[in-house]
Formats: sequence, structure tokens, C-alpha cells
Amino acid sequence: MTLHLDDLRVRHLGACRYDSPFSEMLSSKQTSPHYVAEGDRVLLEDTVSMIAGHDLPAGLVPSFEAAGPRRKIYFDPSRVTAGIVTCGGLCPGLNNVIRGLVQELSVHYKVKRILGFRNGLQGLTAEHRDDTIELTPERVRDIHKAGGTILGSSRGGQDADEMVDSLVLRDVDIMFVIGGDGGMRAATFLSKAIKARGLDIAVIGVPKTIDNDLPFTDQSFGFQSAFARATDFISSVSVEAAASPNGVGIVKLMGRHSGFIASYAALAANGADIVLIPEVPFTLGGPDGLLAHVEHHVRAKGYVVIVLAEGAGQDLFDEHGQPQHNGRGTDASGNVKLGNIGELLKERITDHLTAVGLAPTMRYLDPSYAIRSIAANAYDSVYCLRLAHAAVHAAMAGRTEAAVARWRRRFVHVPLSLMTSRRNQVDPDGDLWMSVLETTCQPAEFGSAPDRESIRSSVFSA
Ligand SMILES: Nc1ncnc2c1ncn2[C@@H]1O[C@H](COP(=O)(O)OP(=O)(O)OP(=O)(O)O)[C@@H](O)[C@H]1O
Ligand SMILES: O=P(O)(O)OC[C@H]1O[C@](O)(CO)[C@@H](O)[C@@H]1O
Ligand SMILES: [Mg+2]
Repeated sequence: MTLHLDDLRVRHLGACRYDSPFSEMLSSKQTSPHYVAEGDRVLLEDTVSMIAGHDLPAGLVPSFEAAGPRRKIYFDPSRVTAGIVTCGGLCPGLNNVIRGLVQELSVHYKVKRILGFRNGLQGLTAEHRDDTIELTPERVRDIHKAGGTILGSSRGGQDADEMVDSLVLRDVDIMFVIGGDGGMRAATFLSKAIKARGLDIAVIGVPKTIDNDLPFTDQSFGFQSAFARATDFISSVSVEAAASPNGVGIVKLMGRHSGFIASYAALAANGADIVLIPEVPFTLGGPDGLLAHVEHHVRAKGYVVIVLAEGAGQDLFDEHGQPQHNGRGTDASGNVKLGNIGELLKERITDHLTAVGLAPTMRYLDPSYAIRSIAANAYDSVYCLRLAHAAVHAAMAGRTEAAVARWRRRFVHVPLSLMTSRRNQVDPDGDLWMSVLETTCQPAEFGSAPDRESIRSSVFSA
């Protein structure tokens, strides 16, 4: 998908006429390696060949609007009511973002009121629209020390007009949606319904998910905290497997259809022999298959450690007649339910090793929610705070139907339509996966795996 400058422009509600509380501080700000001045833009691409490929003057190559405080703002802060909602799966840092939004809105912009809508976007339905939490700096003082979200979260669809009615009835002028791909779709959906009704309400998305499956951001917040926590479980099964005859240590990690958590956790723990991710299909049998490779490790060093992304090997269920493990169907938000690849591999590895006389000692861990229900680590805490600041500046400046993100280490405004345009996945031909192969010394592919694109399209078609 070739992007042009116009594809990266975000919608503005109108002219900014009010003085910003930051206007004095900004008077001397210039673009530098450490700051992007108001009006300057951040390049989408960062190699000479990619830039040259556009054959355009610098000002016309694709670029994002820089995030950050403006000299003039669209809303009169004294008349602003802000709303905040958290949706989808839990993620370290949700409370940090809420706290950052409340502090910036209250302390610097001195907005009139901040409402926390409960339990995801269902909190914007007629049934729940009045069940809000008044958010103040005192109320959020210590919330960043705990995982989860003080507002609650949920999955499932809501009617756009009903949600817009709630914003109107609660006098909300700016709405912050903290969510993953689903939440960003919801924010898009909400923004378009607001525009269709000619309403002056800004919607700003703060991209969230441990999966890191969102595009146009360096990383989604919470991802680092989650994969850091996952390394503890990899270390545990490595100790267990190494101390057992024919030890087989397996850790199954979240990440839905993206293998970032498994890849980064394996690199961080630096102890895995095999990493399996959704983006790289594998076969079980045959001389080059996974089972033969597992057997090789057990024979050569007495044990094997496998880091398994929950979305890996989904194509195997049909081929291997394992419907009992295959979730099939979708969750309330329409996300495909994954088959339990951990159970399938446990069974197939146990059968294979037993058949060749290497009865295994299986050590299997599925940390599942343990890696996403924790508080944010120091890195994500800072990242969440700065995303929150950027989100408030964007909303107060009348940007809408946009998300705030960090792109090539600069904070930028990304059109919501781009945030949901594709799923961010590990590139099997990219440098991250190359690092995994260099670290594990596993083959680039196990057996003559099916065509990657056919796997990808079949998994994501639901
Ligand atoms: N296609 C869609 N159109 C409109 N709204 C959607 C859509 N998909 C999801 N949503 C809304 O976004 C909310 C969250 O979506 P979802 O449950 O998929 O989690 P998410 O935001 O992707 O987060 P995570 O991936 O971290 O779990 C849903 O409850 C629903 O309100
Ligand atoms: O929260 P639920 O509905 O159990 O969904 C779990 C899914 O949510 C995530 O944690 C975030 O999308 C995925 O990694 C995981 O597959
Ligand atoms: Mg999602």
C-alpha cells in the first residue's frame, strides 16, 4: 500500500483561536533532534532509497503531523468536558494513561470536568451512560501502581449513534479512546457518526495492546512490560527442562495473530531452542519437521526449550484432525478464537519422543493473563505518560479521528483509518526474525511449510 502525504493528514475541527497555556513556553521552540516544532512534520519513511522512491520535493513526501502542545488551541478549556474509556484486553499502562490524561487536562489546561466511562464502550450505551466516574488528580494519584484499569474494560460491539447520544447528553467535548485495533475501529466509527451529525466533538485514540499488532507506531504501550514478564516463565521452564531427563519446556504466550511477544521474550530470556510464531508456518513430521528438530535437541543436550506464540500453527488443527483443540468461532468483538496449539504440541511431541524411546519429561506453562494484568514497567510508565500528554495536546488543538503514536521515536498524529488499515506482524524476512534465528539456531522453516500468504489469509479471513 503506497501512502501519500494526504493519506497521513488528520482532521481538524476548525481554527484555533484560544491561547494555549503553553504558548509562552513555545515561543522559542524550534525543530531539533530532540523536538519537532509546531507545523513541522515527521517523515513516514527513514531510508534514502524509500524517500528517493517518491521522486518528490521534501515537503511533499509522506509525513505525519507532529504531536505536542500548540500556541493556539481550538477549545476554550474552561468550557471543556473530557471523556475517557478503556476497551479490549487488559494491558500494563492503562492506568498510567488515564492518570496522565487527567493530570494534563486538569493541571495545565484546567478543563471543567473529566468523566470516566465504565467497562469499555458499553459504558457509552444508554444503559450505562450515567454510570461514570468523576476523574480528578486526587482520584488518580496512585492508580499507576496497579495493573488493569480503574474504569474497567470489555469486548463486544455498540451502536455508534447510541454512543454519540451519550456524548451529547453528558456534554462531552473531547473523547479519549484507549484501545487496540478494535478500540481504534470503534474510535473511527464514533468519529464518523459525530461528523455525520455535525457535532463539535474531538475523538483521540491512544493505541493500546500487549500484542503490538498495531501499525504506524514503534511499539504499542504495555508490550514491553508484557514480554518482560514473559521472560520469567521462559526461565522457569528452562530450569525445569534442563534438570529433567529428556526435558521438554514449552511456554505459550499471548499475542493473538502476531508473534512479537514470543520473539522479544525469547530474545530477552536468550534461552529458547525453538520459537514458533503465527507468521512462520511449520510442519510437524518429516526429516525437516519440528518433531525431528525437537528430537535432535533432546538427543544432543538432553532437553529442549520452546517458546510458542498462541497464534502459531493454527493451520495444523484441520490437517491433524484436532477439532477438539480448535476454538473456532469469534469472541464478542469478532476476534477469531484461537485453537490451543500448546495442547496439540504437547500431545504430538510426547507421542513422537515416546515412539523413538526418549520418553519426555514435559514442563508446560501458559502464563496467559499473568503477563498483561501487571502494572507497567518503568519504560512503559514513561511512554504512557507521554502518550497521554500528546493526546491531550491533540484534542485541545481540535484534532480528531486521530491517534497519537510514537513513530521513529517522535510523537505524531496518525489518522485512525491508518491505525486499522492492517495488522502489524513479525516480518519473516525482517531483522527481528533474523535475530531470533541467529539466537536459537533453528532453521528458517520446519519442513516444506505451506505458503505463508495462504496461512495468513486463511487465519485472518474470519
Ligand atoms: N469492527 C469494529 N467496529 C466498531 N467497533 C469495534 C469493532 N471491533 C471492536 N470494536 C469495539 O472496540 C472494543 C474493543 O475491541 P477488542 O475487544 O477487539 O479489543 P482491542 O481494542 O482490539 O484490544 P486488544 O487487542 O488489546 O484486546 C469492542 O468492545 C468494541 O466496542
Ligand atoms: O481477554 P480475552 O478475551 O481472554 O482475549 C485474550 C486475547 O487478548 C489479548 O491479550 C490482547 O488482544 C491477546 O493477546 C489474547 O489472545
Ligand atoms: Mg485487538
